[in-house]
Amino acid sequence: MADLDAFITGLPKAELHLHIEGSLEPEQMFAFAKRNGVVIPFDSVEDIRAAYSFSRLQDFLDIYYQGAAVLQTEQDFRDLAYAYFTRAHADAVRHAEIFFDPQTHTDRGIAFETVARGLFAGMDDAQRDFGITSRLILCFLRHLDEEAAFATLAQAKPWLDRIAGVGLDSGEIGNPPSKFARVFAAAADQGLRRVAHAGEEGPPAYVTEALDLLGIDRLDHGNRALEDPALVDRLARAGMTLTVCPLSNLKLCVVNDMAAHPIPRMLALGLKATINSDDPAYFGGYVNDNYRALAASTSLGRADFATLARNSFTGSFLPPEEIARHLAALETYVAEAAA
Ligand SMILES: Nc1ncnc2[nH]cnc12
Ligand SMILES: [Zn+2]
Repeated sequence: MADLDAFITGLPKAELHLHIEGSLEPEQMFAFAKRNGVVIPFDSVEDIRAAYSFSRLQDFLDIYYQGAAVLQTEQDFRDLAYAYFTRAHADAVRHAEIFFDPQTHTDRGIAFETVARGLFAGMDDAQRDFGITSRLILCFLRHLDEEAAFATLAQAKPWLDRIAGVGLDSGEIGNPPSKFARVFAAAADQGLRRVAHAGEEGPPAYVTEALDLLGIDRLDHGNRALEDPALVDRLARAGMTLTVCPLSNLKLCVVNDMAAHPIPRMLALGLKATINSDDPAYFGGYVNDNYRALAASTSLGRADFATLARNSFTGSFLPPEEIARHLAALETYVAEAAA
């Protein structure tokens, strides 16, 4: 077990499902609130952590959108991103494709440009200091309407060279992918890749809609796809990458027990699963904590974790030669660990 922990620690990997606003640690929340003069309804870091008890996705989203209010300046977004990359670097993350929710900020008067410039500064500094590469994925908040999503896509226009794609997040039930079919088509016309949260809490039919109506290149979560064997078969045949988030699933009661987490079943069914942290500051850990939680509670071993890390590179939006370079480094690592 200690051996497997050490293997996971140094295993080169990519992270493909990380909401940058969800990496806001309680300590940072206090620091940003103080420097920006924002009042938050908590007295201490312990107070904040104690509030992180959720029985479903919406419980978390309410507190997550509230926390994001401390983010005000370009410097805040830069520091937030840089702090995430510092932790990711310690977890042997070589490449990250990170979500941001512009509407969470523009709706409270923060300019899109402030968010974008700050995040890009953090990404650039991390590449310089740690060699981590990264891309942004712009998520539309699905509890808002199509018109608001179109307005956000228009605001992103000057930054599209550094935005890999669009995504869909926030409250899933009652907000099916079909609501955003036209804005996803517009994003595709602008050369953007497409991903969507589907099958986290929502039914398998939402996964089918994400495939048919949004033309997704990658599926975020996808847990409930397992309820539909024909859909599983379709995802496996398509080689669709699933960005799965074990600690998030546990915290949001998508699974009741880590020992029953579906990742082993996904691998056995031929699905291209990956392990990710989702909102690490809220769910109890960064990407390696997610690998380790599965190592501790399931029978997955080195070969499985190597497969999951391989999937993280092949499922990324990196160019093929970059993927090949990362895979070669991963194989060297695996071979040396076995020697
Ligand atoms: N796990 C999640 N599901 C939906 N929306 C989110 N926004 C941040 N994390 C999310
Ligand atoms: Zn997510």
